[in-house]
Amino acid sequence: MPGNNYNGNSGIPTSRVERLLRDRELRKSNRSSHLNEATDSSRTNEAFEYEHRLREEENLGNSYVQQYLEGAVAARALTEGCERHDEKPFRQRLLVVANRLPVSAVRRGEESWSLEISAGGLVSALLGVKEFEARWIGWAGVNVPDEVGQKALTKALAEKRCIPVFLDEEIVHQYYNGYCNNILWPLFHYLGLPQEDRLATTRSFQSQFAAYKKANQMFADVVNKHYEEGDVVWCHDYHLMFLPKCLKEYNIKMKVGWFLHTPFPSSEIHRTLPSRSDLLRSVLCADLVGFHTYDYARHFVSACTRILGLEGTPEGVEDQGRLTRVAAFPIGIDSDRFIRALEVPQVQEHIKELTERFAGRKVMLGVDRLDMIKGIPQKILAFEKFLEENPSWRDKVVLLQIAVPTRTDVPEYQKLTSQVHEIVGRINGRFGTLTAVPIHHLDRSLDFHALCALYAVTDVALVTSLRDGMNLVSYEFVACQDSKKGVLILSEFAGAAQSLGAGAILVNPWNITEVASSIGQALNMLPEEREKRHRHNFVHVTTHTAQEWAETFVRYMEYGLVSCN
Ligand SMILES: O=P(O)(O)OC[C@H]1O[C@H](O[C@H]2O[C@H](CO)[C@@H](O)[C@H](O)[C@H]2O)[C@H](O)[C@@H](O)[C@@H]1O
Ligand SMILES: O=c1ccn([C@@H]2O[C@H](COP(=O)(O)OP(=O)(O)O)[C@@H](O)[C@H]2O)c(=O)[nH]1
Repeated sequence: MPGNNYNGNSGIPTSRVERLLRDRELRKSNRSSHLNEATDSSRTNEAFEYEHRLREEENLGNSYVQQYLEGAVAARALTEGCERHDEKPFRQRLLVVANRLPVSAVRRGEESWSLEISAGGLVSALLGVKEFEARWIGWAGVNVPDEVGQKALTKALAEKRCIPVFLDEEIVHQYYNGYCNNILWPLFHYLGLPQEDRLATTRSFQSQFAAYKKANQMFADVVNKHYEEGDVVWCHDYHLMFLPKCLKEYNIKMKVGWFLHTPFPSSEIHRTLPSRSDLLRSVLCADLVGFHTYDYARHFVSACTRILGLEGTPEGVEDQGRLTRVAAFPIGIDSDRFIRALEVPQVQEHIKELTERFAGRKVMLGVDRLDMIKGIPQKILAFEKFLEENPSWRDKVVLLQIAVPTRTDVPEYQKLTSQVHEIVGRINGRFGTLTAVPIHHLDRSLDFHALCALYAVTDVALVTSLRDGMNLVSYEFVACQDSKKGVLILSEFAGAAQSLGAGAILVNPWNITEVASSIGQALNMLPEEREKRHRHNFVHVTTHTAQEWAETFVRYMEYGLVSCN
């Protein structure tokens, strides 16, 4: 990995270990001051919970530090087979299994395919992972019924180190549109089941769940076919909660990790799911279970204790002496990629065009998949309120909203599209003039360079997710703002609020009045304060990268295996 020295014995980046040692000291002093502030009688649950979190975090840090100091062999994967330090290190083979491959396939002819990068945070983060000899296993986002097409696509994908799982239309309908995106997704984001078809959903639940299990088995079959001894298998997200069980049933020695990119909701929500126990038991077959935040990890452990009656420990969940480790691994981005992109002539050209186009106006930006969790209607309504209450800003600010189409076959998403169009039209009609409108709404994705240019010219980024596992858009915005030092308004319900909260203006997206006044605060913020807030976030984004996230998770997985009965 560029910029990191490796300790010859442990294979752990020296800079990372130094930072872990520093962080550990810092955590210790934070903990004592935090707990000292609480008198005996006021030692609230919050203080205890805080200490518990720090302990967990410290345990994680300690195990790294321990390895470094002892030159342990636990990270052997990197160095195995290396006699001398100057030899090229062994690279751990990693099978990344996610519903979606990082590329989507478009058929151009019987045997001809073109591949395009898929949009979404999971893809962006994993593209930044360079440490491992990684292969992706997943769905190419397209139905390929014929053998000729399947062979040609498999070949095209192999060049990108991708291995397809072929899902037919019916399975996609029941598993992806149905169980994943109409049941698990809204539930995990505290949105409940779609109101109108609640009964219909309840009726179709069994067939969708059967399709979900079948699809997970199809992923497992492809993993099994490509697995080699010593590989680490890293399963991703709510689409594949059954996968750890399928894999361990096939090969108990396989090292299996599972990471959830969405929130894991309170056990009170999870217990409403008819398949609540089956899903938990399957996930527990993994050796390591990871989440973006401690809250999500805590909710998962509570669900296992309350629903399955198992024992929660500071390290994870125990079932008859078998431990499944559970921990928080907050994701990051490949920040260098964004910072470097700003120097590319094409991006500079874009920046120049945008600056001229919006001269005299402050630019506000929203970048989201057009998903109900992103709170796009709430954001636009808050912007309307701001314009309503601040007439002097009406011709001095513009909101650019990039709304990337997603899951377009799911009825709830179709309804959302019409709803957003209706609101944008109304506001532009209300505040627009013959020459300018306050909201530019784009129903499409942008290429990487256009996106970077947009991030760079923005004065205020507005992230109003009602719930969001992490939200990488907020990280990407910060990475591209080192010249401008714009302001980030960030929902307190995004995982990113826990890492970027000190630099951002945090808001409750349901409170439109609060968001509107935050817009005013951000637009009027003095340069010194913007600088200070930006610095805090920039340091975080550039030091907690996607590479480090993956490294940490995979190394942590090395420490123990569990069996699954
Ligand atoms: O694959 P799609 O159905 O088109 O959806 C795109 C992805 O959306 C979700 O992303 C999550 O992962 C991000 C990275 O960890 C995180 O920042 C964000 O908060 C999540 O919403 C989903 O979890 C992915 O599986 C999808 O590929
Ligand atoms: O036109 C676009 C808009 C967004 N993105 C990417 O989509 C991801 C969105 O990730 P986030 O974690 O914010 O949310 P998710 O969509 O995964 O829920 C980010 O990496 C963006 O760079 C993209 O590739 N093209």
